[in-house]
Amino acid sequence: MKIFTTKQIAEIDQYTIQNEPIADIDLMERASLQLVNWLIHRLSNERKLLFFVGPGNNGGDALSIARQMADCDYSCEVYLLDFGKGLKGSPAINWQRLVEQGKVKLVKIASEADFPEIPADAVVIDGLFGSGLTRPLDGLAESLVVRINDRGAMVVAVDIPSGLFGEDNSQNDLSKVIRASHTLTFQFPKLSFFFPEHEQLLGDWEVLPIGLHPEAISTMRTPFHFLTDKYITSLIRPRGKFSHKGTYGHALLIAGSYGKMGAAVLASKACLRGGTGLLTSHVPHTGYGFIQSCVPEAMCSIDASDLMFTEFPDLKSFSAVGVGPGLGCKSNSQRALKELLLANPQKLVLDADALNILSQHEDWYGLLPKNSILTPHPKEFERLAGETADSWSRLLLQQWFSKNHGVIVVLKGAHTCITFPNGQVYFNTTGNPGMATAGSGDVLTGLILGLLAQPYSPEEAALLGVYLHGLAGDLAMKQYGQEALIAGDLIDHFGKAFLELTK
Ligand SMILES: NC(=O)C1=CN([C@@H]2O[C@H](COP(=O)(O)OP(=O)(O)OC[C@H]3O[C@@H](n4cnc5c(N)ncnc54)[C@H](OP(=O)(O)O)[C@@H]3O)[C@@H](O)[C@H]2O)[C@@H](O)CC1
Ligand SMILES: [K+]
Repeated sequence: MKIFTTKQIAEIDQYTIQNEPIADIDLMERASLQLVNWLIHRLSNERKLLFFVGPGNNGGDALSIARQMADCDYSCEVYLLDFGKGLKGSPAINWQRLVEQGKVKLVKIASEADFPEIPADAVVIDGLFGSGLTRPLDGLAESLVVRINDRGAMVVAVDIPSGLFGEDNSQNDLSKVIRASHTLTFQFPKLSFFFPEHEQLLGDWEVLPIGLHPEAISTMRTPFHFLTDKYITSLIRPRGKFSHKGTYGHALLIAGSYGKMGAAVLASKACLRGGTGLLTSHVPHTGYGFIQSCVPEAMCSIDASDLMFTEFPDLKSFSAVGVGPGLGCKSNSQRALKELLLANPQKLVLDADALNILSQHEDWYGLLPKNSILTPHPKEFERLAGETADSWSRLLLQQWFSKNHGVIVVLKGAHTCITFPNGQVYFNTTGNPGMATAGSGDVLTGLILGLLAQPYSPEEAALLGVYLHGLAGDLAMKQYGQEALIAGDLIDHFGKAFLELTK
């Protein structure tokens, strides 16, 4: 699904108004109704609703919601942030409708003295500013936001927490942004919803469809997307009746070193459960017995070194290569990694220590085969590409890194972000904090390798691997909760994850 900038959303909004066609006030009513529906299903009408309303359409939405909630017998009070300019257009119409309805206390806030008491059991509906925010909050708006945040009441943000920009918040002061318990956004999530530093501001966010024009949505171009079940399912290829293990490729996994053989086992198992036909796990001599007994389905290639990666088998027989989990960064392994890059494997996924080694040799970046998949966590990405001040800057850097080096970057996180050499960006929507556990990354690398080998294209393998990995985590969480979940549980749930997508 596409993610648009707030500017593009405003264009789609206008297109809808002109081509559906629908009057601005009616579109506002339709959007507000979605929120009303959400509220009445979750809140008892014994809770007082305090609406904080700004000068634009976000405020107009809040006014419409207040009227509809009052009609459902909720006790509502409206506080309009008065900049002395008066309301215009649809917000003005909605104000007038409230006046005529006569059920809601209406107050204009012209100074801090007008701020109301906010009881801890009240529910604040934040309709101060939405996607039309043009600058960080200051003055009365800032004081009001700080006051609301201090009270600790439940806050439901209309469209976006007031004060937060939809994309770039690098110049914003996040202490002046509403801290919502829930954010109910219209039709599309904003890009800034996918950034970790905004988690506490957004609370749980949900997208409410408001029937924006499908033609505008399909023709509007954007590099930004988020992954859905439907899209991922469309990537999965059913197996042919007469296929055999040779049909599904032969993966080579280079992993493990003395003291880190568990990573090789996890990645090997994940690779096999990802569906590769054959797997050879290349490990140092010390790991031979271990890998043979823990992963009997894998063949074993033994390094000349007892302890670490120093060489690799002829690549001709392999349809994809994965390197990195538990590798260590010793100089012999560094040399071997360079030789591997020079051997130019057709399909390559690099993780963990392979990335750490790479980041010490920027002059090797040019050796990366085109469309290699790199799977760094944020610290590894920082070592590879440099530091950034915030997630927006990091996203731009990640996009540039992919384009400039012709590689796919899978930046792991709550919403793992996948960037392609053509500039396209995908955010993952599966997974949970239970997956923040040792070996989780090794499992992802193995899974992506297993998909690459079959062969899925590098683009497909990255998207499918990330989504399935998160989905397996969500299914495992139902069984173990978050704390007790370990990386091996993810592999055990790959089967259910595939079934869930193809049922
Ligand atoms: N997506 C859709 O299709 C639909 C969207 N809808 C809704 O529309 C919302 C967007 O509405 P919007 O464009 O009117 O902008 P909004 O955020 O209400 O505020 C703009 C006002 O605030 C002012 N202002 C800005 N920054 C400020 C600051 N720091 N401090 C003080 N003032 C500031 C600015 O004035 P100015 O910058 O000129 O001073 C202007 O007056 C969207 O979030 C959603 O809720 C639905 O109704 C239906 C369908
Ligand atoms: K808002």
